Amino acid sequence: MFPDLNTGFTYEDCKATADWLLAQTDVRPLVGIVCGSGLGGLADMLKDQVAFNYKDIPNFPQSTVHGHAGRLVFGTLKGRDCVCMQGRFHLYEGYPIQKITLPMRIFKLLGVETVMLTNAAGGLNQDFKVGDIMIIKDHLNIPGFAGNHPLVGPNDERFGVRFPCMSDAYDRELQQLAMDVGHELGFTDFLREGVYCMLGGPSFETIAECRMLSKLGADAVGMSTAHEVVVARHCGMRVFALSLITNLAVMDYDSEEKANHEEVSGG
Ligand SMILES: O=P(O)(O)O[C@H]1O[C@H](CO)[C@@H](O)[C@H]1O
Ligand code: HPA
Repeated sequence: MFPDLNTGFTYEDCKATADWLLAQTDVRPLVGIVCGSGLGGLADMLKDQVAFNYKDIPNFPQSTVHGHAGRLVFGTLKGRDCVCMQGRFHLYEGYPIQKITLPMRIFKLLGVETVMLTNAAGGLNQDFKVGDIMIIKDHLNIPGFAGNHPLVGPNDERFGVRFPCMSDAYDRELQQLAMDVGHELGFTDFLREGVYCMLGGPSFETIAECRMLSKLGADAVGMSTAHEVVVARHCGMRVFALSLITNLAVMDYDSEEKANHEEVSGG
């Protein structure tokens, strides 16, 4: 099922994949978008699409999760060239972390300057409601704490430095712009900002874990994004990220609520 599990993520491999893609399309994207669970419809907004199934792209992993179509879509959004991942990769799918973050390096080699990531997440912040959109201002990379970090291994300086700074991971100017535009559009009631916590999954959290994450300062929890952000920042791309709050994390032993992927992915 995973033919090239431990290979295909060196600089040369990423360059070969980027060059292969650039040879198939005239689109020269400056913006790269990642669609979270159930959010693949974002890619349908691109005009003049040129799309590739992940299985046809050299070195690319395959999507295995329901709600992640597994297509890389090039096109234009408001006249700007973009590339969009209709489906991302998660640690729990079994790929090495360097493999699941490979698309960020391919974005970079395609010429992308700004990455916009989306995800579905469980709300930990007691003020959040289902349907809220959270502008991510920071993250807790819990797998990274345990050494499951995408930059482990030899560092290739052509991508970035050995010890990249992460205190400016989420671009403040883009956060402010999104907040201002959101208010202008009348989104104030459901537009939030907060800290996203990435866990490895695939089990949803226990009640004790949710309580702990909330105490640690997380506003929302999911199983993605932080690994991609680290790699995107390492190679110098600007990052903007949003969580759609699809469910509220269960924090109370009296609750009958149960997190499930159908609710998260909208079917
Ligand atoms: O983060 P995205 O890809 O949106 O997916 C979220 O949805 C899945 C759980 O239902 C997990 O993979 C979680 O991370
Ligand atoms: O509650 C959640 N926990 C973890 N990942 C998630 N993705 C969507 N909702 C959740």
